[in-house]
Amino acid sequence: MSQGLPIRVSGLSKAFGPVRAVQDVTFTAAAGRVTGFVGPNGAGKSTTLRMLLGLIRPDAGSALFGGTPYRELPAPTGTVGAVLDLAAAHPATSARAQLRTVCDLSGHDRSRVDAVIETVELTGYADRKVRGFSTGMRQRLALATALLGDPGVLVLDEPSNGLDPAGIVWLRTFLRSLADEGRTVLISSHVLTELQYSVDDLVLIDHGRIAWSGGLADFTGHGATLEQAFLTLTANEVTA
Ligand SMILES: Nc1ncnc2c1ncn2[C@@H]1O[C@H](COP(=O)(O)OP(=O)(O)OP(=O)(O)O)[C@@H](O)[C@H]1O
Repeated sequence: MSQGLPIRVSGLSKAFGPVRAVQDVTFTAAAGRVTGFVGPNGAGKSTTLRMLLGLIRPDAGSALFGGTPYRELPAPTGTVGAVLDLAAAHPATSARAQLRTVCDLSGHDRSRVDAVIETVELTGYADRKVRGFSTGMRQRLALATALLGDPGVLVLDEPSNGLDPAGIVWLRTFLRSLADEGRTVLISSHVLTELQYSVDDLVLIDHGRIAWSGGLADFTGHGATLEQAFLTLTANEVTA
């Protein structure tokens, strides 16, 4: 496993024409912790994560993994594993064949394929065609793909989308085990309650701006429930 590097985002901004999608976003995600990046639809989560991974050029600011931008990492996929969309595998291919192809393309050893299939508990489905996969199985395949390089940092955009309750519980345990191994785990979601039992730290984004960041326990101190705390904090943000 590569080292769990801290993610440092400083003053990141991006506009799409008149839409100021991300404005002066600053936060840190630490190694050995699960950091939740939370906000309503359209808040700027995906745009921020895409800038983090060098897929969108920011208008201003920086995003660094242990001091280095993603595009300058010597071994990017061995350092940072990312899930931005569900696995884009050909429907007629199997999970195992898809993972082998990604290994070949990114220079990872094919021995990693069996390891990641086991890690995400996809063993019984590895040789089935992807076309028959449920959303949960596709999410597991996407996670397996991100883990091929045994990265110390995981960046996951809405990995619980479409999962059933059992899948959400599985994902929670899985993310915890990755952080316990010393990895940095940054996970976005628009569903606050889903993260209540999953994260150590929270970064709250609203209308492209950071509304709050810190430890989960401090956040819930702002209200009886996560939703109340969120509404209190975003109301303060609007009137500030
Ligand atoms: N390529 C683009 N062109 C124009 N506007 C965009 C583009 N990408 C994102 N936006 C806009 O930027 C804002 C932030 O979008 P973004 O997808 O980052 O939000 P999000 O928090 O990930 O939302 P969701 O939870 O719905 O995925 C939205 O107003 C969105 O419509």
